[in-house]
Amino acid sequence: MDMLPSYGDRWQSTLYWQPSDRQQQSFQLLYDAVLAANQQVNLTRITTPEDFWEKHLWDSLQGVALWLSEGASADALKVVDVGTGGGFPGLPVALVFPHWAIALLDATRKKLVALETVCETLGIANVSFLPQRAEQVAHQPIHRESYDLALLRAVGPVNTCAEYALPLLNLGGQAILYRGQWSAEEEAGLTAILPRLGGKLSEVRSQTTPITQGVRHNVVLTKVERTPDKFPRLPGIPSKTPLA
Ligand SMILES: C[S@@+](CC[C@H](N)C(=O)[O-])C[C@H]1O[C@@H](n2cnc3c(N)ncnc32)[C@H](O)[C@@H]1O
Repeated sequence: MDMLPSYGDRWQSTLYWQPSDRQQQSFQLLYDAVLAANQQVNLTRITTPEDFWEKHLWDSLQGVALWLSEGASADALKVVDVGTGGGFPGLPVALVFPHWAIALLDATRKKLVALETVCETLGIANVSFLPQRAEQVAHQPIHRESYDLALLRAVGPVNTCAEYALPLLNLGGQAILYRGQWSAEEEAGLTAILPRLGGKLSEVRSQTTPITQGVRHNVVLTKVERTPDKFPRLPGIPSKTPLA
């Protein structure tokens, strides 16, 4: 079994937060369980201890660093991780915020079946599973406009992500879009379509990963008006023809 580095100083200096011993242990268990599941289903190509620490654990948690820096939020947030894949960013966030209810949503059912096993192994109880497309889930009354926070990492063009996320958020809810590079053109294109979805751009935060100095941007959207019923469009359309 490979041991994850703890990198206490790097958590502290880049996220202003130091995981407890218990959280460190749960990260190790998560690493072991995801790698075990990865033998059956392709969940992630990021498998070395250092890469897993930086590109999955640190990166997943830096997106919610605002909340981390203020101390774990006492609010019981309802969160959806759209296109969770191997469970990122949702699973590290579920471990650190056990009082948040996190729905892991992904169109690939077998990935979610594997993640259910991971969660059973770790005893993660604050997670639910939505093996469907975001375009379908967002039209179901039980899910539409019902989440406080949406997380989306590596799920396609930014305007596609906005069309998936905003219909799922309640008024005042926020989406954190985990991006790598970020350009003025992308920002202008996003800002132009957000009013149609009832959203606004609240913030773009820039980060550098602490080991390999990779570029990260978190694009934070806020739901300011109800999203018209026609969004998201039919399955496949938001990715094939992003709003422009
Ligand atoms: C590149 S993976 C990213 C996984 C994870 N978020 C990460 O950053 O490691 C993209 C995932 O999004 C899922 N996905 C893409 N479009 C989707 C949609 N419209 N609805 C639900 N899941 C979707 C895919 O099945 C895939 O597992």
